[in-house]
Amino acid sequence: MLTVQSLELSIGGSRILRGVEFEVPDHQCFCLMGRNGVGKTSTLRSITGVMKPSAGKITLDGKDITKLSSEARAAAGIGYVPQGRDIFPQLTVEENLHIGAIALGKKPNGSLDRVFSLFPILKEFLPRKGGMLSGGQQQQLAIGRALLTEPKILILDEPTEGIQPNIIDQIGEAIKLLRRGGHHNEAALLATVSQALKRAKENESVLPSAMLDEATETATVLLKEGIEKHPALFNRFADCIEALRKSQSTGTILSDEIGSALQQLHGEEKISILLVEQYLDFCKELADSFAIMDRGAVVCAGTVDALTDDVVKKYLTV
Ligand SMILES: Nc1ncnc2c1ncn2[C@@H]1O[C@H](COP(=O)(O)OP(=O)(O)OP(=O)(O)O)[C@@H](O)[C@H]1O
Repeated sequence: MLTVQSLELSIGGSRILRGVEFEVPDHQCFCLMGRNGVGKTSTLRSITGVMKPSAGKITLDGKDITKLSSEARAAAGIGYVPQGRDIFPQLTVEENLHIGAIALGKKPNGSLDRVFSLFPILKEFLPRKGGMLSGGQQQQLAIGRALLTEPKILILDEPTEGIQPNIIDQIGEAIKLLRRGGHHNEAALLATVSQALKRAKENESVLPSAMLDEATETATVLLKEGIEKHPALFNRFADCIEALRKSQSTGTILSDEIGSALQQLHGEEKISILLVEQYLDFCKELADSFAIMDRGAVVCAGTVDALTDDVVKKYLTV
């Protein structure tokens, strides 16, 4: 969990942040909102260590990171995608991708597949210069670069700004998957599991048939409607499959195929998201919880269902 307590920041004698407080719970998407100039970017910069607050405390998973350098915060698990993206235009996409992880002394190879699965265009454009990419592609590149540092929390400053709708959708989908550790290829993996279950039903008399039926029905619902909509059902499905696998003798149909599909479905790290965003519908779709800032302080916060029209009118409408 990231916690921000009583953050104070002054620039040139002006108080920019006045006791900013909020928490980003693990594996949630938290939206920090507010009108222009209220201090959102300054808050993010204070968390990443680009700006030095005069008072307050920032912790990540209980560790006080307030006095750490930006590099040490990145190494501790803070991934940052700044407003404007900061792509190096003369470096290739591949060099841009690797530069953050290399600066931290990490080998970026581990997370490359995940980045390419979320943003396939990056793989295609690896040798291109960063400056030749569209704004949306640069945003994907900046997110990819941050992901290669293997962050616990990904901090995004207005990722939809000036970007075409289809790429906004891709970024939204990526945020959903990152938050819950989902796999981009879930439909195909679920289809593999479904087919294996069907074959098991036809061929394996030893497996408990009621459990097979439940797993098959659940897989069908998840395939049709998506895991995103039914996280609890997915957990029950995974438990059911594990129970089925345990109840069978080795070398039978369920073992290898389902084992590897399930491992992939479960296999990604869950990443918390701290999102500064002005695009309200994007926030409403993605956020679990939110805080709204005004004049350097948080003035309203809650779970996303508290982000009502009245709240929007009072704090966000210009
Ligand atoms: N480097 C700086 N020097 C002077 N003033 C600054 C600096 N950075 C920010 N400010 C001021 O601090 C206030 C908060 O700015 P900040 O960028 O954090 O707001 P914001 O909520 O992110 O706004 P926006 O949505 O427009 O980016 C603004 O009044 C801004 O002019």
